[in-house]
Amino acid sequence: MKAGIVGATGYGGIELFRLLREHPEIEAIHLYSSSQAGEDFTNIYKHLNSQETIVLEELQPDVMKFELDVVFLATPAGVSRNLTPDLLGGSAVIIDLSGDLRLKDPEVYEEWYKKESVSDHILKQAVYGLPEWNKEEIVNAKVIANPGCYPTATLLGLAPLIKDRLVEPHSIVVDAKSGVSGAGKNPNPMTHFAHTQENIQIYKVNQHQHIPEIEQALHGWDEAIEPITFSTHLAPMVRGIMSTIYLKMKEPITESELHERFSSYYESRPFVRVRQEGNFPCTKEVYGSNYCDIGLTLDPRTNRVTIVSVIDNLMKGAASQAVQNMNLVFHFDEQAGLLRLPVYP
Ligand SMILES: NC(=O)C1=CN([C@@H]2O[C@H](COP(=O)(O)OP(=O)(O)OC[C@H]3O[C@@H](n4cnc5c(N)ncnc54)[C@H](OP(=O)(O)O)[C@@H]3O)[C@@H](O)[C@H]2O)C=CC1
Ligand SMILES: CC(=O)N[C@@H](CCC(=O)OP(=O)(O)O)C(=O)O
Repeated sequence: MKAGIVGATGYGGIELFRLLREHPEIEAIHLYSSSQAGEDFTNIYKHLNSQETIVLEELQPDVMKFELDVVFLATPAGVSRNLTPDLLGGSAVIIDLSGDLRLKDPEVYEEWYKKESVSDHILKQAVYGLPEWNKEEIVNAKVIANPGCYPTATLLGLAPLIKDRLVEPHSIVVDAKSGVSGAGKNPNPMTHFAHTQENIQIYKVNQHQHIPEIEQALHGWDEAIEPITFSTHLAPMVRGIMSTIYLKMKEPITESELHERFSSYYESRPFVRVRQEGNFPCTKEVYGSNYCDIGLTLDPRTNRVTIVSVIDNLMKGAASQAVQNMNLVFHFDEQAGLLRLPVYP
């Protein structure tokens, strides 16, 4: 099978290349660049230390859509809005890692992303690719909107309770932290080493573009859910997301019932690992892997539940989740090319 990566020179793109290179079903990978076509990819990423030359190709959607079986768009918001219409109509399945195709209401996209939305008929074709809860839709998709990194961690932490409408609708608060690679490869004053090292910083307070994405999915499960409080922090690490979620249950629940619910919900979902009572995950324990690890507890004093959900933002938060979606669309083993243990320490 032939795969293409647009935005291969970025952090999501190089991670996709690493995964697809080792994927048992991928025979050829084409890499595209809008700024460095003709350059040797192995000169840009020296860690590849390859004897072969891998030339970055110019973007030609008219050719790509017939020559490729799958094309990953690992490009900034606003790019797939233009590329997706040109890539449709051929043989290629499109998997978009940006936020362009995730929000079903174009006005909501424009409000939060401050960019023009893709047209409504393309949004209607795009399937939200969170395999743990909508595998049935993903297997028939031609266009996939790969979820955002924070929404992946947060939604996997909330799903087992929201899907059964067990949560007080106004009670959800999410406190999330990300490593710096979440901001992409281009440095800026906020991500500069001298600023991030030995520092922790809140950003986009009440304005993060992942708020409507999380709320859209929550409403799909329980339309009564009210606006959530969601805060994002930049942590002095390269990879990792930790979403710490606080909520109140509608009815009393015991600690063991809570664990039983999560464990049975995720038993058949190989990439979500639920910790035993009293055990909470940290970001290092999923580093470089497609796992989402979840720990949770009930505070009997406040009757509040705390859920801790961790992922690697470049993997389950981006590239490896995109490969998991590809596996489902092409009816490969869902775990093909993804069965790697986290890198520790
Ligand atoms: N980093 C993360 O943890 C996550 C990122 N995402 C999303 O995935 C997407 C990629 O992120 P990331 O890899 O971090 O970003 P980067 O900034 O690291 O890379 C983006 C790449 O897109 C290419 N690009 C830029 N402008 C254009 C354009 N106009 N047309 C075509 N290609 C363009 C560039 O490559 P070139 O100049 O060679 O074309 C660039 O290397 C973003 O939308 C991001 O929000 C989603 C989840 C997690
Ligand atoms: C650390 C950091 O800056 N992270 C980015 C993640 C961006 C992202 O993944 O954006 P989309 O999902 O909208 O494509 C942020 O918080 O905006």
